[in-house]
Amino acid sequence: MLATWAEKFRPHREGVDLPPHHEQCLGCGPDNPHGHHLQVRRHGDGVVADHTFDNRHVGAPGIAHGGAVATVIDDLYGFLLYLVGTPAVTRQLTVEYRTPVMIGVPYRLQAQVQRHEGRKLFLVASIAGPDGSVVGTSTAVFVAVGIDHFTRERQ
Ligand SMILES: CCCCC/C=C\C/C=C\C/C=C\C/C=C\CCCC(=O)SCCNC(=O)CCNC(=O)[C@H](O)C(C)(C)COP(=O)(O)OP(=O)(O)OC[C@H]1O[C@@H](n2cnc3c(N)ncnc32)[C@H](O)[C@@H]1OP(=O)(O)O
Repeated sequence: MLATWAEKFRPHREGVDLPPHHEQCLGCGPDNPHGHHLQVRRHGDGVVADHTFDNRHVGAPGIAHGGAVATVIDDLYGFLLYLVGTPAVTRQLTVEYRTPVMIGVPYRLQAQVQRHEGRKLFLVASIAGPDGSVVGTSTAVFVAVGIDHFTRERQ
């Protein structure tokens, strides 16, 4: 998995689907039956995804669970790493839920790097409905890590 992940840090053409983080990734893995199967493409300096939440991710009836929305946004940020060229992990994630995200409605999610300071990446994202109205916004701090972060033994 480490070798295939490293290969994903290469130039990606505008508009073409970016590769999933790995096959079982909760956000984008095509083989995870509980996952969101997020499909993401490069858009200029950022990334964009068109995504519809389904009944596996329901919170209140008809409304996507807030944690599911946060999961998808967190994973979307993970695609910016292909463009930045370094592995990094989420240190802080904030989501502002302006209006409910509805099950069965197609949303457009966008994310970009706001600034890069040493190991820290300050990221921003938004989620908009079919009429273009913004239903949620997010910020995150990712911290760049070495490959040992993923291989180190932990309790
Ligand atoms: C090329 C090969 C790649 C190999 C990868 C291999 C396999 C991976 C396979 C698949 C990956 C799959 C998916 C990944 C993609 C996306 C999925 C979404 C992302 C996630 O789902 S990921 C999981 C959740 N995530 C974690 O599991 C992190 C747990 N955590 C830690 O592992 C540590 O916490 C760590 C390492 C993050 C930092 O620890 P640390 O000890 O290295 O660093 P430290 O604490 O010193 O902070 C460093 C600097 O950040 C500043 N700082 C801290 N907090 C701040 C804040 N709130 N605001 C502003 N600045 C802040 C400090 O002030 C300091 O700043 P300064 O450097 O300037 O002093």
